[in-house]
Amino acid sequence: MDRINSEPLRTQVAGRHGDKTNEVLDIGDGYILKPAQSRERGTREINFYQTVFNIENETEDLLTLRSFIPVFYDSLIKDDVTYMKLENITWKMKQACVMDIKIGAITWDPDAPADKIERERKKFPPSQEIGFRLAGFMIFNEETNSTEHYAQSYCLHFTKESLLHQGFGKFFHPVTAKQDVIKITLSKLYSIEKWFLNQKRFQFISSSILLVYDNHIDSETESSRKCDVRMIDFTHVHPTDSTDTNYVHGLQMLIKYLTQLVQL
Ligand SMILES: Nc1ncnc2c1ncn2[C@@H]1O[C@H](COP(=O)(O)OP(=O)(O)OP(=O)(O)O)[C@@H](O)[C@H]1O
Ligand SMILES: O=P(O)(O)O[C@@H]1[C@H](O)[C@H](O)[C@@H](OP(=O)(O)O)[C@H](OP(=O)(O)O)[C@H]1O
Repeated sequence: MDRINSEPLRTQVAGRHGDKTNEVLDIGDGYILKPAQSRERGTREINFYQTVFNIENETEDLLTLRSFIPVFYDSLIKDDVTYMKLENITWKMKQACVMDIKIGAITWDPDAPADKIERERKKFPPSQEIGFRLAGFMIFNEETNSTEHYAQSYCLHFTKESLLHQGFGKFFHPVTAKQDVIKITLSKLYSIEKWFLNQKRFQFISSSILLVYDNHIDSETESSRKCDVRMIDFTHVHPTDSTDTNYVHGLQMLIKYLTQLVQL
């Protein structure tokens, strides 16, 4: 597997990058390699993808869930690192705008030690009320004709009020011209919400929703912008027998924020 050509995924907006063994890689043709994280985190994520994409277990809830997450192809070892080969959600986007939103006020496992809980609670206090936080985003600035990155360190300074315009408003700037994208994003979020209100199989802790759209419109071939919404990051997915109220609350609050950007 050492001969795969790869480069760091240019549209990566959050996660454990910086360290070479933790970088998400773009291997072209619409595929990425996401490194499996250490210990149980990596095993849990690979198990989750294998369960959802198991062709011998195609129940209706899993088939629906498949449409909300990147396609999982395989796990493989390259340069001594275990990777998951996944669909690249930003593939072929010319001016990709990407936002990673970590869902849930509770972002620690049920058996987490007190110091981990305290660290997580302090990270972005408004998330205890709004049930999510921005982990990073990138936009395409038409005035400077360049990409701008906003890391988590920037997003952690938002308040629950400033988040609307400085976070979501900046991501969908100018909001008046992005109404179609915001409405498609909302309809996809409603589909995910509907699935969550019916499922009692998984509990998604510290998992993200990735909002993606292409700022570029090809006027000859496309009438509207490419736009996608996917759930990602399953390092803390656990079995359960009850509704994932932690996730549902964050998702509903996210829907509430985006609804405020829609002009009636
Ligand atoms: N399937 C995908 N297609 C395109 N981009 C992706 C995909 N999966 C992940 N990314 C990019 O990589 C980033 C990190 O992904 P992810 O959150 O899964 O990594 P992580 O290292 O497990 O994160 P954390 O450190 O928060 O647990 C995302 O913010 C996104 O920009
Ligand atoms: O994005 P940041 O600010 O780097 O924060 C990290 C991020 O939230 C990881 O998801 C989390 O790992 P887990 O929740 O998977 O443990 C890690 O916890 P950690 O510091 O306890 O490793 C945090 O430090």
